[in-house]
Parts: sequence; structure tokens; C-alpha cells
Amino acid sequence: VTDAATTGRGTGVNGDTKTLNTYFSNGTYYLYDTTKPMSGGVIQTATAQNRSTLPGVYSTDADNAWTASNQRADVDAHYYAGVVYDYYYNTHNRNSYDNRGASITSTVHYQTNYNNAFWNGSQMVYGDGDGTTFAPLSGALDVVAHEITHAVTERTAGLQYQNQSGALNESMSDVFGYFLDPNDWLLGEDVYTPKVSGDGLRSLSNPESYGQPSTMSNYVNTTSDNGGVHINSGIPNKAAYYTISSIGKAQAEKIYYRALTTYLTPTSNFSNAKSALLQAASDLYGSNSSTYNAVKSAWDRVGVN
Ligand SMILES: O=C(O)[C@H](CCc1ccccc1)CC1(C(=O)N[C@@H](Cc2c[nH]c3ccccc23)C(=O)O)CCCC1
Ligand SMILES: [Ca+2]
Ligand SMILES: [Zn+2]
Repeated sequence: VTDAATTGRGTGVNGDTKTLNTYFSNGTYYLYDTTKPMSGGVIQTATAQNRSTLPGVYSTDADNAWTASNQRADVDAHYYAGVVYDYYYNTHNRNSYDNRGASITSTVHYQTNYNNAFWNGSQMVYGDGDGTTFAPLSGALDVVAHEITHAVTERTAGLQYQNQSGALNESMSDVFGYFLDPNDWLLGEDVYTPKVSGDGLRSLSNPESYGQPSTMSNYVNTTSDNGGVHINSGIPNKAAYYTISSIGKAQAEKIYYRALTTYLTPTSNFSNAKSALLQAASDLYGSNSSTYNAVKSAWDRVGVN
């Protein structure tokens, strides 16, 4: 038997070439990455073959050159999951979303023209988009980071996915999406409206440009979207923008990770988040530090006391 970890080459959603950690077994290559220190866990990518059954079947290739157009979503889901794994391991010393080396499973080609993506409690799932609203959603590193961060949040703070705790849950995923893709303040720009350049699904710097509030005074009370979790996330997102702009990404990601994994709880609201981030800033940099004051100022500016 000649099973072996192999290195492949692939084309991503946006036509870019990337190197892939693949696996060769019994004459076929798989999107199955055994190279991470996951003590048995792997990063693995499958296709739903445009149906709804999960996880579907492993993505395979005959020659380890993953360059077919219908493989682009598979390539990016696999590659970006590895990038996000590396980020949490190298930056925060966290071994996968459970901190115990759990396998990271992604399924692409979910349904037909599906304009969304999600973490279903066990794995990531990506639609191909309809080509107008979205390109295949695994083509954006910040989207992949957003989904994996839902898994981290689930295993740590456990922020309930409704109302203010839900908007915080959403914001944490958007903020770590920024930390993975700090080239812009947009989320999903690499897959959102592929025929239009410069736009995104949401903006941390200017939530209003995509219909989100950025101050507590404009909090939206609604029953839809689990109490507006994708709407009211604009408020903590704007606070994160102020914080990162003031203290920089390096300090901000330490504070956010510590607040998420140490202080936030399932029912934390925006005010609790301010306290959690201030406590994290105090722990890491002192309560008289400019860092601490920047966090306080950010949340004051969005009207959270
Ligand atoms: O992870 C999440 O928060 C979103 C999960 C959405 C979902 C939840 C449960 C079952 C199916 C889908 C997915 C993303 C999201 O923010 N979706 C928003 C915006 C959105 C995307 N596609 C849409 C299509 C229609 C309406 C809204 C949307 C939403 O579902 O609200 C995150 C990054 C990109 C897509
Ligand atoms: Ca982005
Ligand atoms: Zn989300």
C-alpha cells in the first residue's frame, strides 16, 4: 500500500495558483491535509455535488493538479482552512477550533447557486453563489475565517446566537476575518458581487455603507435574523475598527482572543463585551496603558457604557 502525504498545485476561485497539502491513496489524490500538529486530526475537503447531503464525498483528483474550473471552490476551501488553522496555532497557540486538534471539515458545491455559507456545528459548508451576488464563498479568506471563528466561539464564550450576544458572536467572526485578511476593512470582498469591484458584504470601518448601525443609539430591535445579529454586529464592529486603528492589529488580536476565550459568556451583551475587552487589555498591557484607554474610547464612541 503506498499511502502518502503529497503536495499538489491548485487554482483558486479568483484564478490564483496555490500549493496544496494533499494525500495519495490507492491511485487517487485527496484534499486531505495530514501535515498539521493536530494529533490525528486532519484538514479535509469534500463536495456536496450540488446536493444538500453533508459532508458529501471527498474531493479527488487523478494527477494532483487541481486546476479544473469545478475544483476552484474545493481548492480555496482547503487552502484557506489551512491558513486559518495556522493563524490560530501560531498567533494564539490554539490547536484547531476546539484547542484539541479537531479535524476541520469543509464541504463545497452545496446545493445550486447557493448564495451563502455556514458552520453547522460540525463543519463548514459553502455555496457556489449565483455568479452575480456571490462567487463560490470559499474564495474569500475572511469568510473562511468568519466560519471557523464561529466554531471557536461555540467552544469558548458560547455566545448565544440571538440579540446582543448573537451580534457579538457575529462581530467576533467578522473581526477575526479582518485579522486573517487585514488588507481592507471589508468582509467578503473577494467573493461578493464578482462583477462589481470595491464592494463587500459588510464594512468594519463604515457599517452604515451596508445598512448596519455603528452606534448604540441606532441599535435595531427586530425579530428577524435572530434579532438582527448580522445587522447590530455593526456596532461592535465599529468599536473594533476604532480599537485596531488606534493600537494596531498585533495588540488588538491578543485582546480580542483573550476576551473571547477567557471573559465572554453565552449571555454577554455589548456592555459586557466592553468590560471583557478592558479586562483583557488590563491583563495584557495594564489598566493605565494607552492600549486600555484606546479600548475604552472605542466603546465610548459607539455609545456603549
Ligand atoms: O456565518 C454566518 O454568519 C452566515 C451564516 C448564514 C446561514 C445561517 C444558517 C443557515 C444558513 C446560512 C454566513 C455569512 C453571512 O454573513 N451571511 C449573511 C449575509 C448573507 C449572505 N448571503 C445572503 C443571502 C441572503 C440574505 C443574506 C445573506 C446572512 O446569512 O444574513 C458569513 C460570511 C459570509 C456569509
Ligand atoms: Ca476582507
Ligand atoms: Zn457569522
